Amino acid sequence: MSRPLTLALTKGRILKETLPLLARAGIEPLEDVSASRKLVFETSWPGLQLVIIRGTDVPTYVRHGAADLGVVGKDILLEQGAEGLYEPLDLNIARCRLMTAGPVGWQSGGARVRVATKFVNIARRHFARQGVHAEVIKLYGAMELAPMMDLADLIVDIVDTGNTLRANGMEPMEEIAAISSRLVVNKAAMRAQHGPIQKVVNAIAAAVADEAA
Ligand SMILES: Nc1ncnc2c1ncn2[C@@H]1O[C@H](COP(=O)(O)OP(=O)(O)OP(=O)(O)O)[C@@H](O)[C@H]1O
Ligand SMILES: O=P(O)(O)OC[C@H]1O[C@H](OP(=O)(O)OP(=O)(O)O)[C@H](O)[C@@H]1O
Repeated sequence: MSRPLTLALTKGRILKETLPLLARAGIEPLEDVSASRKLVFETSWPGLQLVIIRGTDVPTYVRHGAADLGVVGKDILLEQGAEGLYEPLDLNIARCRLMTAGPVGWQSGGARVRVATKFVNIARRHFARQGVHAEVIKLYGAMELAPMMDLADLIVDIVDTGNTLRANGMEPMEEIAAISSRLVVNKAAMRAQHGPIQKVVNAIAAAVADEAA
């Protein structure tokens, strides 16, 4: 028997919005994923299984062909690069903005700026384009703390409502990119299994279009 098609989903916030979208496309896990410690789930779509993993790992699984398709935030694709991946669909979920932000009223005091972020590649590119010399400091979360503790001058982070920035005495500055979740497909799998993969992509595309209508 051939291996089932595998769709890798980002757990957490994106998963909550992905499951209803997939259900409208006719793809439903056969058990309650939130009530399970399992990582692999059969679905109502014949020959398609889900794996549920961290967003930062989704491109790795899909790039290596360990998963054929994936759902992941554009922020992660911009940070990691999209080599080996097609990005056929904007799913229009988990929408937010990737921004620079700083303490309210912050003004540059010199030629160098210290920037805390988990998006180090995006931050380096952004400041390099502006000709600003940035020392980029890698963090794994709670970026808003870094300026308060004088670890950094600015941050590069996700902004949605702006509540997290406001609660920590910061304000948004420049928008780097508009973010939403994307469907990605392994390029080699798209050639080798074009028919079955295209059917899945079409069903999800129709569900996205329904939602927008
Ligand atoms: N406030 C937000 N509003 C809308 N979308 C968001 C927001 N924050 C993050 N996202 C999107 O959701 C994705 C996952 O974010 P989430 O905060 O759930 O995970 P994380 O804590 O950053 O990841 P991990 O659990 O892997 O460390 C991000 O890559 C981004 O695309
Ligand atoms: O503008 P807002 O609506 O406040 O959203 C922005 C916040 O959302 C994300 O954090 P999340 O809530 O996922 O927590 P995390 O630090 O665990 O990633 C992001 O890192 C910001 O801190």
